[in-house]
Amino acid sequence: MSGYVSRFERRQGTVEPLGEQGRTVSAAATEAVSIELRRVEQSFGQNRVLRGIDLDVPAGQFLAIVGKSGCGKSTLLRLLVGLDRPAAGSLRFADRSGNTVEANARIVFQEPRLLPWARVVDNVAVGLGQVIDKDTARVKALMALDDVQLTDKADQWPARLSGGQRQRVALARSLVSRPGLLVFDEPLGALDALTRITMQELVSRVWRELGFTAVLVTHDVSEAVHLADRVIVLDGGKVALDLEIPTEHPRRHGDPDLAVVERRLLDAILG
Ligand SMILES: Nc1ncnc2c1ncn2[C@@H]1O[C@H](COP(=O)(O)OP(=O)(O)OP(=O)(O)O)[C@@H](O)[C@H]1O
Repeated sequence: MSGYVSRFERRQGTVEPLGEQGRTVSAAATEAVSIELRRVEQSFGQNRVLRGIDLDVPAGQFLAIVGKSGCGKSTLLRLLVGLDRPAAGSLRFADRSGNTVEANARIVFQEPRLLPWARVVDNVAVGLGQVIDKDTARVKALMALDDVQLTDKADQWPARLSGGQRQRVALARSLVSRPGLLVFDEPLGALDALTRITMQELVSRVWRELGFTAVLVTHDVSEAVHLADRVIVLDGGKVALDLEIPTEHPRRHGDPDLAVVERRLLDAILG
């Protein structure tokens, strides 16, 4: 496969990937961003959904947001990726030196939202979001497909893929621009239980390898505890609980220490 470079070679920095016409393509790792929210508020008419959120997320952290349905999780996510502006308060993104930067944020939704008329590799290249030559785009897209272990499906049509494979393509499309912040909005909610566990392992691995800052919204507290360094509970438009998850990655399903944290979070959510 022309221009294909293995993950190992990229991590070791031993190989500069080449486009089909011999151009070098940057395989730069992500520049993770830190996030600072100060007194962030959001309202829809009379509905005051977020009522003064203060939050600091260090660069490279994996944060999960949980809470009852309608508590404002997706509203907060939309602010983080710049889809909406807050009614009040401020958001700031910074690099590891503390300089204010654009977040280069991407979002992974529950539905993969693939273009049915485009092959897998072209669906991934859509995530580059800029006009670059076709060969370079293909090389970058293949590298992102390698991140999710799906290079063998590069020239397949989306309709030929399983639900889990489609979600891996969606993840590759988000990774292809090497975002500093990757936001997951219930990304695994539509998958069966076993595929979900496989996808959790995959998300955890790409996060550890690429080092971006991750924010996950999920209804599944066990998923939050399995993936995140830190979990916050939203309630009444505020951060009602903020818990560090001390266990090392990768984590084992059924770990008793995680079960204790999970119970605490569920108690906070259910009141
Ligand atoms: N565009 C909008 N216009 C009007 N109201 C909205 C809009 N988006 C969200 N809301 C309202 O804001 C509140 C929070 O919605 P949000 O989707 O953020 O909750 P959530 O915690 O993500 O819910 P769920 O867990 O059910 O997905 C709800 O009362 C919802 O009806």
